[in-house]
Amino acid sequence: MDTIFAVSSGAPPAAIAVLRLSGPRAFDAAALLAGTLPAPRRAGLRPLHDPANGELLDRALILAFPGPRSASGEDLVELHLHGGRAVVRAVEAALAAIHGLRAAEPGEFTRRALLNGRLDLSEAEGLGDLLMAETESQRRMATRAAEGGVRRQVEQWAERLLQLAAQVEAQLDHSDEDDVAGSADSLDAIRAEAAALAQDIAEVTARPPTERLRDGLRVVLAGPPNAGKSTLLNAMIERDAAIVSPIAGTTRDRIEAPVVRNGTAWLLIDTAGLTDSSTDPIEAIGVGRARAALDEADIVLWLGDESPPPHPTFLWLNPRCDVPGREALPARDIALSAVTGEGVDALWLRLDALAGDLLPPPDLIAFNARQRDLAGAAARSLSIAAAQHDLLLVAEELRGARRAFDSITGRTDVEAMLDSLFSRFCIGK
Ligand SMILES: Nc1nc2c(c(=O)[nH]1)N(C=O)[C@@H](CNc1ccc(C(=O)N[C@@H](CCC(=O)O)C(=O)O)cc1)CN2
Ligand SMILES: Nc1nc2c(ncn2[C@@H]2O[C@H](COP(=O)(O)OP(=O)(O)OP(=O)(O)O)[C@@H](O)[C@H]2O)c(=O)[nH]1
Ligand SMILES: [Mg+2]
Repeated sequence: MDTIFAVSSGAPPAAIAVLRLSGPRAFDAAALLAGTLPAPRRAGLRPLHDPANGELLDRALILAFPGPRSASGEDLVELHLHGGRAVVRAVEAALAAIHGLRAAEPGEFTRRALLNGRLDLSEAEGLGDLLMAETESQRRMATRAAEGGVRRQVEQWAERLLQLAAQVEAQLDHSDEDDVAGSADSLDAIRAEAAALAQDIAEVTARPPTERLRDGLRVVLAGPPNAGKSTLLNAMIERDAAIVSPIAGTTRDRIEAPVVRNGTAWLLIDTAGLTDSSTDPIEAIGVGRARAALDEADIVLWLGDESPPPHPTFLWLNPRCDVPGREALPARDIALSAVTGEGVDALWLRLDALAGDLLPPPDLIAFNARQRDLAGAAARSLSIAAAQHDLLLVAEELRGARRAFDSITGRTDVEAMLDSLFSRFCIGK
């Protein structure tokens, strides 16, 4: 196993840079620079010298954590350096020259923590979200997962599943070869518990996935050309993100504007005006992108006079309500005017209200899409089990549910998942 190192404290220059080393050679490599290491888990100030030529590189605070009681589960050393670029670069160069040491990949410290059983996959996912959290609700949700909220929920289900499987095994042991149906009463009890567990899982997976909270609710502004979509986008985010002009077909590409309001992250998406009759090939591509954006929308803001395209959550807006004749159109949710500024605050209030139903509930455990898919698969296996009369088939479905739970917490076949998860991490985490 290589010994890895990386700055864990963010990009220099900074007041202090924390450089971490983890792996079998962490202690002797650090001692090569520092002479001696402080007692485990105690800070000590040491001059760091380049082992190649004895030159003083920095005077640093050092912490040594013997494995497995460390963040990675391996021997781990922290060098708290002065955070200038050249200081960090010089220490990194001195470390890289030591045999058996190399720079860490993104997320590699956490990956090792996972391999060493310091945390499970759902906790690592929570940690990844925590590093990216920008709003309070994102931070709370991520902390809950990082602290084992998802893991405990899945463990509790897995425990019920285990008891169920034990009952099935007991029945199978008692029944003779020709009669695997078992006693009717206990089969009914097993089927009822399988159905109840499926129901409990379904309740949790019905909650919106945490990605909505993490990536922002996708609000797509759509309608015919020249309706005032880009004008509205600019008014909503109070800056000129999109070009506005009286010429129909001004917006071609989709324009994405992330914005945080009242602690909720939103992703506003302005689109090309929808027309069927475009002869301009570039405009036609834009219309295709607008339709794709509509397919992915959490909320559609529709600025057309024709009725909106089908979508579970839309607001039908009446733009240009300052123009005579457009003051009060029927069946519209909100009237807007870029001239008077009317309607933008009301629109945000409506969006805030919709957000409540589209985001995971703040005080409950919620799953990300990956975890939700797997929990959904477990619930399906249990529902199938609940409909079986043959105990062997029940047992097979229970094993399927078990595999799904194991994948949520990372006990089985997760290499590919790990690569994609940790590529999102910062180097040094
Ligand atoms: N300087 C520094 N600050 C940091 C981290 C770090 O690695 N270094 N962390 C990086 O994520 C977070 C804290 N995470 C950590 C998790 C476990 C252990 C650890 O040594 N655990 C041992 C001993 C616990 C104890 O002191 O009782 C253990 O669990 O056995 C250290 C940091 C946030 N702040
Ligand atoms: N009077 C009035 N004019 C508006 C209002 N909103 C937009 N306009 C004008 O309508 C024209 C078109 O506005 P845009 O925001 O570019 O419309 P769009 O829907 O983005 O148009 P495309 O990108 O071409 O599809 C511009 O000249 C705006 O100044 C409004 O509320 N009142
Ligand atoms: Mg536009």
